[in-house]
Amino acid sequence: KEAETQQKLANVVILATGGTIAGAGASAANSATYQAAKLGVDKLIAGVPELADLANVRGEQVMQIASESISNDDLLKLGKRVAELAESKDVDGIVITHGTDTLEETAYFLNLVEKTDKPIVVVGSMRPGTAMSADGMLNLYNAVAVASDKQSRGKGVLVTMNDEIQSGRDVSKSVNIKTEAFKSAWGPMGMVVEGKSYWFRLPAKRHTVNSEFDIKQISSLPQVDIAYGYGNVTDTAYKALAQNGAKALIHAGTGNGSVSSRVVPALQELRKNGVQIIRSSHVNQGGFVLRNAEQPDDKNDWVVAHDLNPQKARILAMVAMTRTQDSKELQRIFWEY
Ligand SMILES: NC(=O)C[C@H](N)C(=O)O
Repeated sequence: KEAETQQKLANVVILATGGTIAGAGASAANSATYQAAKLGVDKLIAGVPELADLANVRGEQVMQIASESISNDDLLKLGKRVAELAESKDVDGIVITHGTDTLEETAYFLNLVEKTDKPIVVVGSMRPGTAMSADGMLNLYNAVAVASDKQSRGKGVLVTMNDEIQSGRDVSKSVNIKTEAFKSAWGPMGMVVEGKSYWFRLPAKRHTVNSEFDIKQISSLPQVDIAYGYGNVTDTAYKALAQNGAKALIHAGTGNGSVSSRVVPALQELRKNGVQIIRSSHVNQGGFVLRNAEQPDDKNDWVVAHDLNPQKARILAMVAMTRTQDSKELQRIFWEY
């Protein structure tokens, strides 16, 4: 009988990378003061015995770090392992446990480069497992539920936090401390409650199997950096980043991705020297940067990131620039993904 149910259940692999979901604090009252990336994947799985009702689950520790320290090499390592597993006939879905600080970057990266329609679900927690009202157990349970659900196929990389199913492209960490930290300007795709998913919408942008990018063809990512716009800003950071080898600069601009008159000449000069300039917005609730609004992008040969926040724009620029150095192609890619 047991063997029969095992055969019916989906096979889900949990790839653990660290973060607060694997964190531990000194006391149950420590919901914000703790060390991330302490618990191994086997302990995470053992902490939620109910996972066995949802799927045949096995774990792999890919790395053990807080997500603010994730590098491009880490992204490539994780992305390649996901692709290998997705190709395996014995794997129906993949869950990635991850710190929340850069979870939105990793989820978007995988959404762009994984050529599979099998569910890939990225999950984290806002409180360590040692804290009162820890959110990691339920988030992980929901992630495995979504990863083992056939309905999750072909919907791009997903993020399950706080009972919501979000698109890995759209979702962003919008508040810290609170467990309702992950929001998307376009709303969640669905809900996951008591191990069952309820779907309401689909992503309109290209992803996974419909993406022109493939992790198997990417061996390194170009350096793309972000500089922040604010009152009284100077061009120092932009110039320094370019001098240090940035192939593209994401302008985390004010409002409409506007650029201070003190910075414009430096960005025009950098573009002439081959650096791509990509205007995004650092507004909190979702930017919307349009070409030639605020700045003459056609004349300057700059690119706009449209609704992508600066950190997501960095991910797309890196992936795109593994294939093209042409600013018009880059702009096409920013409209389509
Ligand atoms: N809640 C978290 O996971 C935060 C942690 N600094 C991380 O990103 O790894």
